[in-house]
Amino acid sequence: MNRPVALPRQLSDAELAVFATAGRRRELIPREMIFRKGELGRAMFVIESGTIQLEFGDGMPDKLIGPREFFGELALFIGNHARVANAVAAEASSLYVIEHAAFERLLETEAALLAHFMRRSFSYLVASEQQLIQSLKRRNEDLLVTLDSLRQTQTQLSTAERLVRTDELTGLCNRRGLYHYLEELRIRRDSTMKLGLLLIDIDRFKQINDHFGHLAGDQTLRAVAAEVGNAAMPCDLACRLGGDEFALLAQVPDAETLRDRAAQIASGVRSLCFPGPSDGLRVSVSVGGSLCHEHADWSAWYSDSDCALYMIKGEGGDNYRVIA
Ligand SMILES: Nc1nc2c(ncn2[C@@H]2O[C@H](COP(=O)(O)OP(=O)(O)OP(=O)(O)O)[C@@H](O)[C@H]2O)c(=O)[nH]1
Repeated sequence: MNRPVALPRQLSDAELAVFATAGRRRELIPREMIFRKGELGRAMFVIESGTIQLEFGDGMPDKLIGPREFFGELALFIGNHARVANAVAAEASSLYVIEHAAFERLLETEAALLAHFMRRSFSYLVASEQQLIQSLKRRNEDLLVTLDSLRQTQTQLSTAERLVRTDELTGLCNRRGLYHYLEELRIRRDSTMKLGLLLIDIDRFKQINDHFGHLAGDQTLRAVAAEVGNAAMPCDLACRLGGDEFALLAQVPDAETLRDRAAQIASGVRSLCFPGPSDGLRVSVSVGGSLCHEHADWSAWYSDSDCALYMIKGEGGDNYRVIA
């Protein structure tokens, strides 16, 4: 807990009398600037009447001081000291300005009174510094907490973003994820490789649902998704386009490699076994693919691969075709 400094800031009658005699009187109109933060100064000020506002900035609270109080004393004690705040008249006020030379003279004529004044001021300054350090520490802690919650929000946002691009059932990318990947591809893409698109469609999936139930259908979708995912290299994208249709966008050196990927998926799905209630369930897929033309877009690539897929479906499925 940060306690206010409990040292008296007000001058005694004797101190006020001495400074009033040694100082130059100055009248101030409201909002008149006495000094600015950072300015070098050699004078101290004693308030005769009115209110002075000390503006520390940097998120520190302003301070209002009134009659018999003093400010700017560090400039007297250590000379040419950069002011730590703006000092502004909060209303019509009057001050005594004690210049360095006048203070030096007072040190000789009023040594005891000034020694007492300086000791008190030093204690006050030390207490103020401690208070400042405490307050900075607290601000630092507050900042760390804010930073922590920002990091947490960022993580939550990334998680939300990832979830929005992920197909809930299979864990593969969904269409939104695919479009995002296509955007990214335009920026960073291995120019030595070709882009190939495989479309994968489960054969007679409706019958699987009808004969084995919807849960078995879901299980099938997850298993096929895993096979498509297995055929994807780290720079490729496996996704579920919807229903029983999947896609693999692969970066390959040639059409032959794309064909190998298609074969891998088709044979992987063919060997799937489902023990338990789905025992006897056999699954196959039709895979159609093509190399993507450099200057065409997704719909043209999709249309080419869909043509190949349509041919395989027409031949009864459970096979693949890649057109170069
Ligand atoms: N279990 C399950 N079924 C789904 C899901 N999404 C779509 N389906 C079903 O998938 C089936 C797709 O049927 P069709 O488009 O006729 O395809 P198909 O039966 O595989 O026919 P061909 O492609 O011609 O072999 C429909 O019966 C949909 O209800 C899902 O998330 N889970």
